Amino acid sequence: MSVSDTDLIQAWKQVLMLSRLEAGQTVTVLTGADTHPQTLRCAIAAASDMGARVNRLDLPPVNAEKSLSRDSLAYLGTTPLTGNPAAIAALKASDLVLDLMTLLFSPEQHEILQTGTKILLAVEPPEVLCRLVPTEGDRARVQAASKRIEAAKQMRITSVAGTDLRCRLGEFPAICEYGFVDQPGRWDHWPSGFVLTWPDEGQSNGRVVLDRGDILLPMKDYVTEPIELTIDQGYVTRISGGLQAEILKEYMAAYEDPEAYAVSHVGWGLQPRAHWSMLGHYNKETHIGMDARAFEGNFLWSMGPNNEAGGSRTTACHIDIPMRHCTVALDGTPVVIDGVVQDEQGLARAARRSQQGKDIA
Ligand SMILES: O=c1ccc(O)c[nH]1
Repeated sequence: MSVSDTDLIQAWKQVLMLSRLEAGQTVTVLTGADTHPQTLRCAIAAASDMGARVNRLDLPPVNAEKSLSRDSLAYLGTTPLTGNPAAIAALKASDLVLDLMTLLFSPEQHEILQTGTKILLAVEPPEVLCRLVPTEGDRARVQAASKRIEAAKQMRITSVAGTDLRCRLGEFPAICEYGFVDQPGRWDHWPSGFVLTWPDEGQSNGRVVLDRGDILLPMKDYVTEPIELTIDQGYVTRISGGLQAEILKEYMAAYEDPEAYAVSHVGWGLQPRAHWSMLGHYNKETHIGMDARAFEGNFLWSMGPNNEAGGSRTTACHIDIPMRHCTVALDGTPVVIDGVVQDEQGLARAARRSQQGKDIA
């Protein structure tokens, strides 16, 4: 369902206010061929209304001959900024970049952030942006979860379906994604609401069993029959299952890059306004699946690069896998039990839903 410019401008103003935009600051809106016109129109209106000097930098698409998907998160690494010093200079000179194109996991993004420029990614459809407009409560919840990760040495993920994955932690920071950029040099993604980190290099071992309803991104498919992945010293060494396992394997093999099989980020979803069931309501090419990455209580893990965390591994292939019904424990203490986040909000919501479940049986 569409949203009005009034509502989307209001949502942009909330995000820009939370991102501490001040009158007179320079905002550059980075756009590409797939930028949503209403998102762009309302971003410019909101930032201008708040007294910012607003530029727009429109860059032509790249990678078409290589990418296997139109999803902007499917082929990572090179972007229209690669080898484009003039465009990079414009973004470095800005206080805030509104990325309506997708720079994620690009070396240029780090280079720009290091100058203190803030970057906010926003490429989901306008109605998803409005439904998942971030709040200070989202930030508090994600930051509290990140502190748990920062204090931990091991993350263990288990499930009734058979998952048992151990990740040693400590080499990389916890990354908070709460939907706005309130500090100089910060990157975030609107919409989001989850916490993640990267396991120490080579220190993930065990098995992940994808069960019915778990999600494969960028394919945007619900798993319909179990897929078992074996993880040995930080790399997926075996993928077995039915047709979807074959499709996943063939997609990854097309990149011809052993780094595609490395375990990338691990973490869990904390956004109650995001929904597991949402994938079925959208044409795959109209969104990038942030409801799937952010829904409360998921275990989100991934394969591919770790440069986002400061690691040296880059690869164009990035697979995100949000899972249901997992138990995530940090040094033996569960932070998620069977898909229920073990904080005040998560437990209260689970209690309400089980009561509701009893009523409607
Ligand atoms: O916001 C994002 C999106 C994709 C991803 O892999 C991580 N964070």
